Amino acid sequence: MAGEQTQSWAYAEDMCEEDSVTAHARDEAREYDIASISAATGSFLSLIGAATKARSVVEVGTGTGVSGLYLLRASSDLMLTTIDVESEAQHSAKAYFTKAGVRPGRARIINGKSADILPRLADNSYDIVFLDGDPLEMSGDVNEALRMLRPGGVLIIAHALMHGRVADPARREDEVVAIRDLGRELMESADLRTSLIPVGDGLLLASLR
Ligand SMILES: C[S@@+](CC[C@H](N)C(=O)[O-])C[C@H]1O[C@@H](n2cnc3c(N)ncnc32)[C@H](O)[C@@H]1O
Repeated sequence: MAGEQTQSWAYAEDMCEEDSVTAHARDEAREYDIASISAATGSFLSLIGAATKARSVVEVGTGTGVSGLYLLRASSDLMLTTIDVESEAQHSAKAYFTKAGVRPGRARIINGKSADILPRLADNSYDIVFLDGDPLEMSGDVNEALRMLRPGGVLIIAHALMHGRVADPARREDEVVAIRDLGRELMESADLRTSLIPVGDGLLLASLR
């Protein structure tokens, strides 16, 4: 089964052709040691953004802009607020957004910690909150995200499977336990509709009932 799964994952990734701007952003992310979302994960984000007609999206974890490019591609009406502690990587992200033809004003890039910035963002106002920051900060980020989402809005947590470590009970590293416990808590919540999607490194989606 494990071999079949690996083959299916690889097949799903190979089906997604990446444009050159995003490929360059991905290459630069590697130089910063930033783990960008996979191409299949990005395609899924674009699709969710388009299908939900998302106009207002918040991202934690700009990196060099890979996930932001996929989100911005969902629709020309989509406005992205993206937060990261690494200003140098964000500078690259800004350049890649421009190279991709994203008009100025569609991407608001904020430098800072999610725990400091998210509380300043409005209640009940966003269509999608995409969390791809520090796993140890994720629980607090989720609380803020649920406050910020409008009814029917979607919370998306990246790297929800942590390369097989979340599913392996023997793995007890702090960040793995944090994501495993948070995932369970969200999936058991009567207030949320959830889905754990094994695309790329895993996405956990949640929406308030
Ligand atoms: C996995 S990478 C994001 C990759 C990006 N979403 C992509 O797909 O290309 C995680 C990012 O979160 C940032 N980060 C870590 N802790 C953070 C925090 N507390 N607040 C904001 N950003 C944080 C890191 O600097 C890093 O760029």
